Formats: sequence, structure tokens, C-alpha cells
Amino acid sequence: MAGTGEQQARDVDEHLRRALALVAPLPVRVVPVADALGAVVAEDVHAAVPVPPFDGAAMDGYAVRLADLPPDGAPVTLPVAGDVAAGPGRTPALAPGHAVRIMTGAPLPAGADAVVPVEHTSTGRFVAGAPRTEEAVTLARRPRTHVRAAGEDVGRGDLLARPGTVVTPALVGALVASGAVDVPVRRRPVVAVISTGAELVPAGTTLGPGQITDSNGPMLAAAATAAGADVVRLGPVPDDPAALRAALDAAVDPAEDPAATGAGRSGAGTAGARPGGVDLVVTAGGVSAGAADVVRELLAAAPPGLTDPDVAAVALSPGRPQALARWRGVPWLALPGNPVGAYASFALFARPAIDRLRGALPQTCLPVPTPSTPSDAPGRTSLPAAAVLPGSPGRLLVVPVRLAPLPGAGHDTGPGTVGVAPAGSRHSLSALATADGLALVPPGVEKVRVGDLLEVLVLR
Ligand SMILES: Nc1nc2c(c(=O)[nH]1)N[C@H]1C(S)=C(S)[C@@H](COP(=O)(O)OP(=O)(O)OC[C@H]3O[C@@H](n4cnc5c(N)ncnc54)[C@H](O)[C@@H]3O)O[C@H]1N2
Ligand code: MOO
Repeated sequence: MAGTGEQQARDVDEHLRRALALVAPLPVRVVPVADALGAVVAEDVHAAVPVPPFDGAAMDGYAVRLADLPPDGAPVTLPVAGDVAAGPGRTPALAPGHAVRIMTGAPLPAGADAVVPVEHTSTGRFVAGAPRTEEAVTLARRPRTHVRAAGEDVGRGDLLARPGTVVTPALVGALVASGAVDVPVRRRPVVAVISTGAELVPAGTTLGPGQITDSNGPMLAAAATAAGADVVRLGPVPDDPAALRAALDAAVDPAEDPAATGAGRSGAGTAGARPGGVDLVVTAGGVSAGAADVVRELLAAAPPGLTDPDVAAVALSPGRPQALARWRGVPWLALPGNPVGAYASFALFARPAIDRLRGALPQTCLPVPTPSTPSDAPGRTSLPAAAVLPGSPGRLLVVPVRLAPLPGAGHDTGPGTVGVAPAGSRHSLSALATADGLALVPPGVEKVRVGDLLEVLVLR
């Protein structure tokens, strides 16, 4: 009977809202700045010291008093009173009518207010390692003073990072330069990735009839790692609810022995498992309408440990069958098994959930940016379509796209000439692997024309 059992599809935004409601930002801990790369700052961080900490020379040359140099640029000859090199020690004051040799990064002597680069003086150049021989130097006023003023980069007390800021290599440098030793960040989430399906065998296994390699497990583990989580991989588990239950138990309580059920731990990050279990479980597969769909079967059986089961057909393609639940209190996102659907739903639901655990989506950010609400959220941008894209009334289409020149835009037409075009078949994992982003074609759009703006999740 056509249409029987058809569910009303749930909006992507609504499913994301429910997924985010399952998770909360993890506790804050103070860690050495050097260990904070990739973590999310949890409190305002202010500069303890100014950068640079003192007025210094920006060039190798001579420190002078501007008052001694005629404003019309006429050269003067000044006796050279001494040397100042970068490094510790007291810097003597510069007496009026004198110059001192100064090296880049050295503190400016009191009284000096400009540095004349050596190549613009009678000395011409300094010889590394050779002592000073010049008694006097002839030089003239220059347009720039080549002085780096104390605090000109960062003032004492300036805000360096707010809650939600991801610690990048450059931020590590900026924090340390400004006197930070430790930084308050959210604990790194630990995510269990479990693939399900009787047909799955681990990578490297010779395939028997009807078998395929579990690619979702390694792919989603890599996606979770790239999203800033530590990963525990379990499975693949067969289409047996008892095996899935055992794998879930092993994820939320590592004291359980997964080997006893056929669910084995593998993959990078296992050693990093939190003693108390994981913060989030992501499963792939077994969530649609098949007779052997193990996630659906377990959710329907309502076993002890399962709470808040929520099975939905989401208005999303690929990635329509989805479920949410808690297993022994731990949030569980059940994604579909089709590899591109699994990837797209990871990007749309699991990644934001991991961001929220990390503190990267501040609570004040709710309502969260969603595919239908263009935003300036990190990792998203709006780009014009460089080719015609299909639309699909009633569901959000996820299209793997590559950056491509806009047709008709030549190199002389200036900026804004880059758009996105499909990277290949919408359902092909190999096309997805070459994509720069996922274009989100909103429900209700029948066709995307060249030049139409698209919301794009940036993948690289
Ligand atoms: N009668 C219906 N059938 C299906 C529906 C539906 O609504 N009604 N939805 C279809 C859609 S859309 C999707 S997506 C799939 C999702 O189903 P499951 O989540 O139950 O996924 P599986 O059946 O387990 O697998 C689907 C497909 O993907 C392959 N797969 C699964 N896991 C992996 C893995 N770890 N690595 C690589 N490939 C994997 C699997 O072999 C299947 O080919 O259901 C449709 N059917
Ligand atoms: O939702 Mo499925 O992932 O469309 O193919």
C-alpha cells in the first residue's frame, strides 16, 4: 500500500536543535598554553604584559634624537657614543648631539626617539662579529622613525581571546608573548564511533561474498578527530541488538569487556579514552526501515540504559533516516549507513554537537546557526553557484562541491569570481573526497542557477 508508514519529515534545523539539546559544554580546565592547541578557550584571556614590552629598534642602525637632525633632511655628523645590542642589561641614556649603534630588537636608550638604518648612513653596513671602529657617523632624518613602541602590538590588559576561540598556532604565540603561561579551556571531548552492519569487515580484510569494508568507521573517526575530539572506535558490530548493546556499554563504561561480544576496539585515540567513558556516541547504519536495522531494533526494544529515543525521517538528502537517544545517560547520535549520508549528517549534526561539547558554540549563540539561517559561523561561507545545481522540494540537499571560476568571469573582472560547482555524483564518496565543501540547497529550491548564492560548509 503506497504511502503507508510514511513519516512527516523533520526539518534539519529541528533535528540539529534536538541533537544540540543532548549535549552541554564540558568542564573547564587550566592547561599550559603549549598543550592547548586545538582546544577552545573558556574564559576571557587578557594580556599580562604589553607587546613589545619596551620601546625598541626595528632596524639595525643608529639611535638618535630627532631634535639633533635638521627637519629639512640635511645630513649631520654625530659622534658614536656606544653600542646597544638586543639582550639583557641596562641601556645607557643617549646624550644630546650623539648617536649610538643599535641592533634590531634592542631597547631604545632614554632620550632617543628614532633609529636611522645603517644602510642610510656613512657606515653603509655592519660586519657581523666585528667590533665598532667608527668614531662618528653621518646621517639624516628619515621619513619613518623605525621605533617599535612598547605596547604598540598588544597593550597590558588587552583582550586576547574570548570564550569560544579555538587555540591556533598563532594564538599560542600571541598568548605566550603577552605573558600567559596557562590558559582556561574546555576539556577535549571523547567520542565513540561505532559502525553497524553484518556486511562490514575491518579494513585490510579480504572480502568474502556480500562483504564490504567498513569505511564509515575510519571516516567518522577521522571526522571526529578533525573536529577536535579524541576518538574511541568500536565495531563494526553485526546486526545483533545484543552486540550493539555491548558495544554501547563498552563505550560509556570501558570497564565492560567488548571483546566478549565481538565488538573490538580499534583505531587511533583508543588510548586516550576517558576513564569514565565517552562524552558522545556516534553510530552509523542500521537506522532505516530494513528488517535487520539493528539501531532501530534496539531503540524499539527500550532496553534498560536507553532513554530519550527519538527516531526521525529528516528532510535531508542524503541522510534522511536519523535517530537520537541517550545510552546510560550519554548522548547518542545514530547516523545512516550510506557513506555520503553518514558524512553529511556528521557535518550537520555530530560536528555541531562536538563543537558544543568543546565550548566552540557559546550557549549565547542559540538559536544556533543552521543550514537555513546563513551565518558567519566558522567553517561556513556563502558562495555563488558556478554551475546549475539540482534542488529538491521538501528536503535540504547536500551537494559536495569544488571551488570553480564563475562562468564568464575573466581574470580582469576583479574579485568575487569564484563559485562552487558539483564535485561529482552527489552520492559518490570518491567525489566527496575531492570536494572543498558541502553546498546546502534549501528545501523548496527547485533549481540553483549560476550566480545564486549558496551556503557552503567548508571542508578544507
Ligand atoms: N524502505 C526504506 N529503505 C530505506 C530508507 C527508507 O526510508 N525506507 N532509507 C534509505 C536511506 S536514504 C538510507 S541513507 C539508508 C540508510 O540505512 P541505514 O542507516 O539503516 O544503513 P544501512 O542499511 O546499515 O546501510 C546503508 C548502506 O550503506 C552501507 N554501509 C553501511 N555501513 C557502512 C560502513 N560502515 N562502511 C561502508 N558502507 C556502509 C551499507 O552496506 C548499505 O549499502 O537506507 C535506505 N533504505
Ligand atoms: O539519507 Mo540516505 O543517506 O539519502 O542516502
